Amino acid sequence: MRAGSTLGETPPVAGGWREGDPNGRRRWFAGELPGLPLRIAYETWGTLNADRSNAVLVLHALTGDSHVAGPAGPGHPTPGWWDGLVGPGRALDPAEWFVVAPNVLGGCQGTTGPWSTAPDGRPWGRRFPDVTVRDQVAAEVLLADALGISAWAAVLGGSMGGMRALEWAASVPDRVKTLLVVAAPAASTAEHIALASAQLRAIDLDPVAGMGVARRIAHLSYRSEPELAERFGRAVQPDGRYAVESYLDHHADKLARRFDPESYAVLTRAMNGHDVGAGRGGVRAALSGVRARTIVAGIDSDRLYPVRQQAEIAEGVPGADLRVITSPHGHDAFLIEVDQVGALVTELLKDG
Ligand SMILES: CC(=O)SCCNC(=O)CCNC(=O)[C@H](O)C(C)(C)COP(=O)(O)OP(=O)(O)OC[C@H]1O[C@@H](n2cnc3c(N)ncnc32)[C@H](O)[C@@H]1OP(=O)(O)O
Ligand SMILES: N[C@@H](CCO)C(=O)O
Repeated sequence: MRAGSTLGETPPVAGGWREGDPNGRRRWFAGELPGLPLRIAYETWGTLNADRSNAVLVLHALTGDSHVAGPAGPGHPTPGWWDGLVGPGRALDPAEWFVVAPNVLGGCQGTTGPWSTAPDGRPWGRRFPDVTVRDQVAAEVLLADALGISAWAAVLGGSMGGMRALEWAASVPDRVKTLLVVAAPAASTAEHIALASAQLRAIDLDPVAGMGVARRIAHLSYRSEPELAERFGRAVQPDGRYAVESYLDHHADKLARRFDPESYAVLTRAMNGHDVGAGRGGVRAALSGVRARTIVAGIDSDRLYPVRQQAEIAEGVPGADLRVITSPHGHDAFLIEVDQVGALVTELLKDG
């Protein structure tokens, strides 16, 4: 089941709640998409106001999780990935906004994915269905329903999170008042699919070593060529490895300690299938149906999702603005240039 999907034909079934994490802020929602029982791990900051108008949905990228802000801890192996965005006096001040961040469907940080137990009592593993970005959003819609949020004040996301944010605005336009898409395309291109296919092939051959190779390939696409030249040049370390080789080894080893290879493969396939226009008469038609006040931001040094791909989204969404984040760091600048992202969030919420 692909190209659009939402798994079965019947409407999603809303579910109930599961116990929260007594040591942290993480909570779980249990529900069901047609043919796929699911639970979603999510974190929140702030309080939903009486008229339920202050809810902001924050969507993470490929190896991120629900932990947008705060130190690393149980269930969230890395510190908050947009830590500078959430907190007193920041763009998403919990005194004003109710921030919700789910771990994605197919992920491995608390939400149903290949590591989870299937209805037959065994881990899903490689049997986990090929979920699409649209399915991931359908799961998040169930969470929003359960939280009583009929419309988000803002939906924000970068990279794979940006794909989901855009898909939200296309799937349920009346439920997204403002939208920020950072460093994401309207549809994955041949280049994206090619890069990802090499990664998937490596994981297929050997899940653990293969994910290391995949991360090396991916991480290169996340940083810019001038940055690598500037930082590492042709330097060789005492152990004989090029410094840049050692840098990639480091990122591969780090990911192996915190991420499930099958989940990496499921999410990568979902990104390959990303096409906001699928089943909607094409990208232009899908974008023209977005109702949210929209900012689309690209990064001037991003070689993975170059600015022209965000320009395509901004041209297609009625009234959208295109912004460019300046950074030497390439695609990963959506995580690093938090001040620039924060300024866009502030602008968006002011307009909303
Ligand atoms: C939204 C989200 O979805 S993503 C979740 C968070 N994302 C990640 O963790 C992805 C992996 N990490 C990254 O991509 C990046 O580290 C970012 C984007 C988070 C931060 O970028 P930067 O601050 O520029 O970090 P950079 O890429 O330079 O990496 C620094 C690390 O490389 C190590 N390093 C630098 N040079 C070398 C070298 N020659 N050999 C070995 N290691 C090296 C540093 O010691 C440091 O290690 P540490 O992270 O364990 O402390
Ligand atoms: N560093 C990011 C890049 C993907 O957008 C991640 O690991 O999720």
